[in-house]
Amino acid sequence: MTLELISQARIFDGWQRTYSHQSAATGTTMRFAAYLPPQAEAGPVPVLWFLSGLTCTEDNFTQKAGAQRVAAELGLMLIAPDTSPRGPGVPDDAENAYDFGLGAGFYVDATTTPWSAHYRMRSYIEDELPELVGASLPADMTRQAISGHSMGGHGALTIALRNPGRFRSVSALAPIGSPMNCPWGEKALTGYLGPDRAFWREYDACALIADGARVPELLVDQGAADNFLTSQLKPELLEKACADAAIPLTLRRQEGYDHSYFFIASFIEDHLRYHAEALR
Ligand SMILES: N[C@@H](CCC(=O)N[C@@H](CSC=O)C(=O)NCC(=O)O)C(=O)O
Repeated sequence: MTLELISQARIFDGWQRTYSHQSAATGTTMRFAAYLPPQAEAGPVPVLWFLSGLTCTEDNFTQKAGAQRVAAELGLMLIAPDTSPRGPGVPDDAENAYDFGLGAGFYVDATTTPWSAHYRMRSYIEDELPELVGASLPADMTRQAISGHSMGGHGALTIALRNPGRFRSVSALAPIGSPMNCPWGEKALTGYLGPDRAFWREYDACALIADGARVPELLVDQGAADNFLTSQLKPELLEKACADAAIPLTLRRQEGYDHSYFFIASFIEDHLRYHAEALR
C-alpha cells in the first residue's frame, strides 16, 4: 500500500502533511493528516493519535487545535485521520444529518446494509492505518498514545480499552461518555449495528469497562458550558464506570468552556505534555 502526499507545509521546523491512500478496510480512498516534528528527521518519534468528532475531516484538528508548536517541542508525531469513508458509492444519511453517515463513522465496523460495505472505521483505525503509518513514516510504533474529541474522544477510549498495552497513555476532550445512553450514540449504533444492544457493548466505553476492559489511567477535560454536556456527553457515566472499576480518572470540568475547537486549543497543550511524559 502506498501513500500519496497531497500537501505539505513547514511549521515549527517540522512538516504538516496530508496523505491519501487506498484503504482495504473501507474500500475507498482515505486521507489523514500527519505532523512530523523536527526530531523525525533524525529517526523514529513517538506517535499521538487524535480522533476527531462529528462533521470533521483530518483538517479540523490540524488547522484549529494549534497542537504543532508543542508537538515540535516534545518530538511527537500527530496523526489525525478522517472520521468516515467518503467518495463515490459511499452512502450518507438520507437527510444528510450531521450525526450519521459522512463525517460520523463512530469508529465502528458496521454490520448492517448499506453501511457495512464501507463504514469500517474500527478496522481502519485499529489495524490498517497503524500498519501503514508504521511502514511509511518515521514513527516509533512501540511508543503510541491516543486522544480525541467528542465522538473521537469516545473512539479513543474504546480503542485503548480494546487494545490493552498498545497505548502508553489515553486522554479525551469532551468525549461522549456512553453512546448506548445518548441520542447520538443510540442513533449511530442502531444504524450501523442493528437494534440488538448486545452487539453495541464493544463500542461503548462504559460497557467495555463493566465487561472487564481496563486502561491504567485516563485524563479527560470537559467544558462546563458545553451545550452537549447533559444531553449527549454525560461524563458522569464514565466517572461512575471508572470508579466502579478502580480506573484512575482525572476528569477536569473547565468552567465557561464550550464544545468547540476554542476549548480544544485551550487544553491541548496539557494533553500533549501528559502523553509525552508517558512516551518518554
Ligand atoms: N453541526 C452540529 C454540531 C457539530 C459539532 O459540534 N461537531 C463537533 C464535534 S461534536 C461530536 O463529535 C466538531 O468538532 N465540529 C468541527 C469544528 O471544527 O468545530 C450542530 O449544529 O449541532
